Amino acid sequence: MTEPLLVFDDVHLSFGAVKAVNGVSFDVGRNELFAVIGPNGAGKTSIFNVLSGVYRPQQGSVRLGGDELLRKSPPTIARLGMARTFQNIELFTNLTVLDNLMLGRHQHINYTALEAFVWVGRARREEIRHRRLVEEIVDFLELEQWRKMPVGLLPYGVQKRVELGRALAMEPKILLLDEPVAGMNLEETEDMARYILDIRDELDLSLIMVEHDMGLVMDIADRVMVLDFGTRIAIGTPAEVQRDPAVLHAYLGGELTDGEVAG
Ligand SMILES: Nc1ncnc2c1ncn2[C@@H]1O[C@H](COP(=O)(O)OP(=O)(O)OP(=O)(O)O)[C@@H](O)[C@H]1O
Repeated sequence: MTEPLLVFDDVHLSFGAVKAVNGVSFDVGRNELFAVIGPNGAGKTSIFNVLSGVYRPQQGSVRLGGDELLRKSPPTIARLGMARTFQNIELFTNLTVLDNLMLGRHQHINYTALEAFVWVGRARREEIRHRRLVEEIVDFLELEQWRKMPVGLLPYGVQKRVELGRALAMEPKILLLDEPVAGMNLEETEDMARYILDIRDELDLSLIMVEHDMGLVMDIADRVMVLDFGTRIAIGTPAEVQRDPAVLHAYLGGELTDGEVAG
């Protein structure tokens, strides 16, 4: 077994009496698509917020590669290789697709304001490298026809794709996808599923996805973790968690079928 890329170890996060994350542990392998599911209030968003440094848990450890992430700031965690997309699109709607993607590069910009001003040497070389990488992302996500358009004018499914591109532009080691297909129609969902799989298979990235669309999760995830009331109640392949009695019970005692929306 190779070392996991990410280790989330015995994390406890409380808000007053509410235990949002109650001793949860899991790891994510290199090149793995890992899904986190659970009913409303189960602790999924809290886990994402711990991973990206927005919430500081009272106890536990989160390691990415060799780096401990807890108590580091969100920008530092992003620089260490964690990129995130949001449930509600967080893009600059007046800026073009290209400009939004370039903004994903800003943490990698190494030249000084003076070098940028006189536009020589390092600044110029770096700018060319950033532009090239952004163009590769445009190709990869098939955004050519919209590249110069303001993001706010684009269809919803395309905006979600631009947001995915902005996260990819950060050149992360692991990508956190917060409800990547929320609000999408069937065709947009199928497109997004294909891009997510391509990111794993062609870009060799690991992904953690929180998603309510059970059909999508069971179709594309390598492993699934199920939370309920801040606790991990199951972890395994989609087939394993689907027949786990604790999971069936958590989902209102009913049968968990493809396409069912949980929560
Ligand atoms: N900032 C906060 N302050 C107080 N309580 C919080 C905060 N964030 C989360 N909680 C509580 O922690 C618990 C877990 O919430 P969380 O948002 O992580 O669940 P979730 O699984 O993402 O739910 P949903 O599917 O509805 O998004 C809930 O009881 C929630 O009310």
